[in-house]
Amino acid sequence: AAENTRRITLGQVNQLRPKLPLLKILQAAGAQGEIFTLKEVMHYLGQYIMVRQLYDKRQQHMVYCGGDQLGELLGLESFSVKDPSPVYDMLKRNLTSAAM
Ligand SMILES: C[C@@H](c1ccc(Cl)cc1)n1cnc(-c2ccccc2)c1-c1c(C(=O)NCCN2CCN(C3CCCCC3)CC2)[nH]c2cc(Cl)ccc12
Repeated sequence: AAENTRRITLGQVNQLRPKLPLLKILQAAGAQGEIFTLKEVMHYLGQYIMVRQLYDKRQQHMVYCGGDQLGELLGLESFSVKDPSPVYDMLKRNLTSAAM
């Protein structure tokens, strides 16, 4: 119990370690290091989509990731940012807890 309290106090809770294929994508979007919060992972994935111009300029909620590493990870050609479930499923497969 004390250990968990310490972790929460020090904000170590919810530190996540991406598996290598996801880490490479985050680093391509400017991420430093190997341990992130979920918020940081989502931020860098958003940046990645922007930088790689994977979103449709006219229908900006559509992401066309076929042929990109992101599409490989998601197992999808495209998805809508309005339905995050495929992204969360991918993150479940590609993030491990970095807790001590
Ligand atoms: C609500 C949030 C979201 C977050 C997670 C999920 Cl699983 C779905 C949806 N979201 C809403 N639109 C986007 C988005 C749309 C097109 C291109 C880039 C991002 C995002 C995504 C963010 C993000 O960090 N978003 C910050 C504000 N965004 C507004 C949209 N802005 C751009 C929209 C296209 C035109 C240029 C601005 C960028 C900043 N991170 C993501 C990561 C992925 Cl795998 C997929 C989508 C996003």
